[in-house]
Amino acid sequence: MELSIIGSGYVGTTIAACFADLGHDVVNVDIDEDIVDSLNAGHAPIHEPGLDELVEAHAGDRLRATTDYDAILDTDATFLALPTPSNDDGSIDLGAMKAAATSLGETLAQKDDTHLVVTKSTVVPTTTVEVIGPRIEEASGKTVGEEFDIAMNPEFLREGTAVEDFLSPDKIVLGAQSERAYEQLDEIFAPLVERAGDPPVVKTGISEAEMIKYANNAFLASKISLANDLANICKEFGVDSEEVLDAIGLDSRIGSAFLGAGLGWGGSCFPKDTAAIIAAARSRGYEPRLLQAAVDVNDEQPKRMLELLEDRFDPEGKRVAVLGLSFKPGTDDVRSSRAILLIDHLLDAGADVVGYDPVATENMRVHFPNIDYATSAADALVDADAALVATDWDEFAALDAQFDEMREKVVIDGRRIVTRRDGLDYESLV
Ligand SMILES: NC(=O)c1ccc[n+]([C@@H]2O[C@H](COP(=O)([O-])OP(=O)(O)OC[C@H]3O[C@@H](n4cnc5c(N)ncnc54)[C@H](O)[C@@H]3O)[C@@H](O)[C@H]2O)c1
Ligand SMILES: O=c1ccn([C@@H]2O[C@H](COP(=O)(O)OP(=O)(O)O[C@H]3O[C@H](CO)[C@@H](O)[C@H](O)[C@H]3O)[C@@H](O)[C@H]2O)c(=O)[nH]1
Repeated sequence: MELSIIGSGYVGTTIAACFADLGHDVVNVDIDEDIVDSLNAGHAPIHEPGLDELVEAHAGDRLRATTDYDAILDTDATFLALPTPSNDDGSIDLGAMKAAATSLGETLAQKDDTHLVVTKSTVVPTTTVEVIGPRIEEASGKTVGEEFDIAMNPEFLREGTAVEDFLSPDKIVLGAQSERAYEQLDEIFAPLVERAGDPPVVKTGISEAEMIKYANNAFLASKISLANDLANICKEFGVDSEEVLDAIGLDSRIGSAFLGAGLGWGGSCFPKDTAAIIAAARSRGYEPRLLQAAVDVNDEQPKRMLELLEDRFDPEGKRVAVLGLSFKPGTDDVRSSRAILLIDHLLDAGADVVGYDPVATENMRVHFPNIDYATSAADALVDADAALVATDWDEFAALDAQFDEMREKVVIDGRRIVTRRDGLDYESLV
């Protein structure tokens, strides 16, 4: 099929390259010319394992990019993969979605055939029906269910494994309100269903699909926070939290995934999505107490880590290495990375900060242009008084003699990745 995807960030680029690989003809529409140029030159604009290869294989053939919304006119369906960040009060900011819906509507006004519009972005329940659909109707002069259909297909990929996650999903959720829309979605997803070995396809309503995405993320974020709450209790009693969490994960009702205790969850999704669904619930008069507690526990973990450092010394004038800047290993994304909170606090306390990350340095430089950046973990450790491990990149597990180059050998491990060794003043956060 001919597909258009508005927004070519982590999700838009991944799904475009994967849909092209599955045999569809795909055009990405983005307002950012650099992203468009990069895609057309055969390079993924973001760091994601396997993505460059797919973009290189299909660019100029089944995959192209443009800033011109008119490219949508030659396609059967459009996915909206636009950012849905938070407003200051945590509620969802639909600015990009509204702007794109209006541009899409103005474009669709010129189209003779019917069109399917699929919300891929994470949006609070009722957004597609009450905000996106009406905007397109207004700008196009067309009617939902007649000249165009709307649908919602939440995305569950994780950064760092985006291609693999998209191509091997645990489930595919298709929210629609007409048979015609379901049929088109079936056609779009048929090659994926076949390649992925028949994963469950959940057909549901549009608002249910929107809520499934929040429920999924809220559950996972809360699971990590519960693991952190339990690990904090373990620490008070000198109990090894890893052994406890590994053991409870063996209960099939609990499961071992997302029980990794430590510095907590960051990233472009969990923080903003928990905030958005909490704000949405409050807007209807419901107070989601458990979810708020999950957020509170998560906010506390970086503070606990800094307390462990300050138990050793006042950071003022000390050189502190922050190992790991991305919000998780395998990505260059630093959005809501726990490392940002640590660096902010260290700078406020007057520390001299040196950061290191295998791939996220340039993105962190945007937040902190004036701290030092090392080109290796070993370099970051030279003459450092302390090292705070913020991200569980594999290479940190292999650090050994490099710690000898530190001045004071304080290592606070937020991810339980560094191996304890003699000569280090080592403490794990959990
Ligand atoms: N990043 C993830 O791992 C992930 C996973 C699942 C779902 N999501 C959801 O998917 C959505 C997109 O997330 P992302 O991480 O890909 O965002 P992103 O910020 O990486 O990319 C968004 C892209 O949209 C473009 N854009 C903004 N306004 C535009 C407009 N009016 N017209 C055309 N392009 C425009 C931007 O230039 C950018 O390239 C969000 O709702 C997010 O919550 C993200
Ligand atoms: O046991 C764990 C697992 C993860 N994390 C942290 O949780 C955050 C999120 O990690 P992860 O979920 O792997 O990455 P994301 O790319 O943010 O993916 C989440 O957010 C996406 C956007 O909504 C969803 O599509 C995915 O399903 C969902 O896992 C990171 O800071 C991790 O360090 C932990 O602290 N402990």
